[in-house]
Amino acid sequence: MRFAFIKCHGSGNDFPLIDARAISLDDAQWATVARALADREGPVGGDGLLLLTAGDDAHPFGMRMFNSDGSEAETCLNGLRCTARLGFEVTGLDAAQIRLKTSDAHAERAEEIAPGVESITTRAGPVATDPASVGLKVDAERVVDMTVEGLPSERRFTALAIPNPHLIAFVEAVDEAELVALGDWCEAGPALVPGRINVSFVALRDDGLFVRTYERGVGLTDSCGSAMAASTFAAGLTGRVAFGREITVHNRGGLVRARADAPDAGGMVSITGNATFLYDASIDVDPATGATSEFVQHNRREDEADAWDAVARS
Ligand SMILES: N[C@@H](CCC[C@H](N)C(=O)O)C(=O)O
Repeated sequence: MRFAFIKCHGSGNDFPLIDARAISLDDAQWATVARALADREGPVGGDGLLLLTAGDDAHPFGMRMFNSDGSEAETCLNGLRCTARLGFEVTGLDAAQIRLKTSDAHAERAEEIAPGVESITTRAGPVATDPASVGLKVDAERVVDMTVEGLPSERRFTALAIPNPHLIAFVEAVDEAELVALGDWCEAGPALVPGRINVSFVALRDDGLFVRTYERGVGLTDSCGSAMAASTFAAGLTGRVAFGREITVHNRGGLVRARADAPDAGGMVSITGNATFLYDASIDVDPATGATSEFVQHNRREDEADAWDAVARS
């Protein structure tokens, strides 16, 4: 089956993005396509697969996101900016409430965060802190800046869902080997967190935060939008950054601007960042086996790639 796609990224979190509004495949077939296209050893590569999907009475369009291991996530906020941009291009809208797997989120076109950088603001939430929503099997009303019995780490964690699950530890300096070891442990789906979880180590910066994430179903990524949103909310909950303050959240792939509202002000998180389209291409993928053909690039969007590189280098 031939798929046209756009290779895109939000803050270095990169994905093939397919307009799937008129494509009918079942979940297992999409999972196979996701594994084939996101395979870093394969012809395209990415942190997962994004689908622009049909809307319903309340939403002009939707998004589905499959991690590179083929699992489907509840959301992907870096991916949502890219999918929203495509949705806006095909519908002519500039703002929309977008249907997600189990929830929805708002997106709108934003002022460019840097010259030549297509930018989108998303607003997601409300953030949930009860362990049942996070999928954490602990005997506590919530986990906020505390050690978690059964986790192979002495660090203090905050657990949140937006609505995908996140475990966040504030650290002096990010130790990648420690993050990967903990992320790998969670990927095995232990009794403490059977549905697995995204794990982030977060350091305070003068202008905000630096977030490094081991993503569920992916591994270490250059950035994770929902982790940056969850980290901003966790910084508010733990008194490290005032709720309502706009901060810069840095990551390995670049940065976004973020603001978390306090729980009694709605508990939503806004993120403004890039939605960069790198190239347009097409490829054959067998949805049963994942076998791929050579892919063909139809159009490289060098200007957009260069505009983002200037931000990432700064
Ligand atoms: N990269 C994403 C999150 C993707 C899903 C995540 N790995 C999960 O399984 O929850 C983002 O930008 O939010």
